[in-house]
Amino acid sequence: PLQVPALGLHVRGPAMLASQKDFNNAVSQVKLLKEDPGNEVKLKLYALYKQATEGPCNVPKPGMLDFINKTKWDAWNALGSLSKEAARQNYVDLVSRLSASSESPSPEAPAADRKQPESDSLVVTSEDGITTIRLNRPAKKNALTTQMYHDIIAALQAASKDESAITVLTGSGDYYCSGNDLTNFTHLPAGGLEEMARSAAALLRDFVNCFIDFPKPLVAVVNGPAVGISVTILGLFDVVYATDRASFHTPFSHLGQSPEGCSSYTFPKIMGSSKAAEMLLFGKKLTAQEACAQGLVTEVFPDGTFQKEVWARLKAYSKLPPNAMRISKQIIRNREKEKLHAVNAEESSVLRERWQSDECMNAIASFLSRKAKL
Ligand SMILES: CCCCCCCCCC/C=C/CC(=O)SCCNC(=O)CCNC(=O)[C@H](O)C(C)(C)COP(=O)(O)OP(=O)(O)OC[C@H]1O[C@@H](n2cnc3c(N)ncnc32)[C@H](O)[C@@H]1OP(=O)(O)O
Repeated sequence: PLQVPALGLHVRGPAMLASQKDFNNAVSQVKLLKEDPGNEVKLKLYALYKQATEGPCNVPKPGMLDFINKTKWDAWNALGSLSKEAARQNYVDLVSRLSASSESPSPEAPAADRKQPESDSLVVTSEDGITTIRLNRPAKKNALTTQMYHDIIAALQAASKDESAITVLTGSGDYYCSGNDLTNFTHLPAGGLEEMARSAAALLRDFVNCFIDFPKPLVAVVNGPAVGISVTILGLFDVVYATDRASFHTPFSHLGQSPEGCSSYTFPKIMGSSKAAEMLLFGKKLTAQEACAQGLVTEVFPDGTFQKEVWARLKAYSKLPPNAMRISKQIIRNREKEKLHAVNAEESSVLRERWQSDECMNAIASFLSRKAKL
């Protein structure tokens, strides 16, 4: 099947297309879903519904500050000339996947039957004693949507209990990750900005806690540039391998924000206070070699041989006795677990305030209006 890149959906041949009745059933089924599928999936459903019922996007683009309607318009418009019939089929397929996964009972399923993430933006696989969690939104430089934070939390919880010896986080495409998806902040809930900041801080705290508590060796395979939270949490990994194409950028001041991922504690500890300040206060971007010299990265590999060399090494490590690796990791981490939790709580609470500030709102509006690229 062909892929519609923006949404990761499939276009099938005419013989397999869903009927109007199937579509109507799926529309009713959506209202019966037990779990909220998250904003990104809801956006996909919206776009496919519009395409299936009205055809290609035919209304004017909403103004830049009309965030919600602009995001919906973008999703619909991204479907291009996809036929009404194919959109109907994709809608039916998506609803059927959502219904199946909301009925899946076992969060502790073994690797082969692991409950897959809610969206296609995260892919989890287990092979050769390694569970790999892959960020899979290459068209958006693997920016993290709200759903992806939830899916990563679930994937880490499953990996902590599965049979694998090592867990890896990596990205698809040319970027490792461009950090928080800045459009996360444009979906204002009923409680307004204050409620959005409260729930974002709670999610951030849960997300980072999973990295602090992760019980097995955790390795970052940094396949390209990394921004924001994807950089800060590296301080909580056991090993970080990077391609020489990678860079490490934490533009928090530019965004009116402040450090997270325990970086206010781990970065000064890893690289010394003044190098950490240059990154966290002034947003200095490090090359892979600089990040390695400062201890944030374990080893840098030439891009041409990066995947081959890193995976060969990880496969060898994954054959080491898993219990010994687990125990060694825990004895190292236990020395400062309490401290890390306290730092995470403080950083999340400071950000809750920051996200309500004019500095932050203006920076996000500026990114969305394309005036500022980092
Ligand atoms: C209830 C609310 C819940 C919220 C939950 C959040 C809780 C946790 C928050 C934790 C906080 C973390 C802080 C951070 O991570 S700060 C860092 C944020 N990231 C950025 O500021 C990066 C912004 N992106 C860029 O500057 C550039 O895109 C780039 C990464 C330098 C790449 O530039 P390049 O020219 O190569 O490519 P494009 O800009 O054309 O990008 C391709 C498309 O991807 C979109 N994109 C990229 N990054 C992001 C992003 N972070 N957020 C949203 N969208 C992103 C870009 O817009 C392009 O889209 P388009 O093709 O539709 O135009």
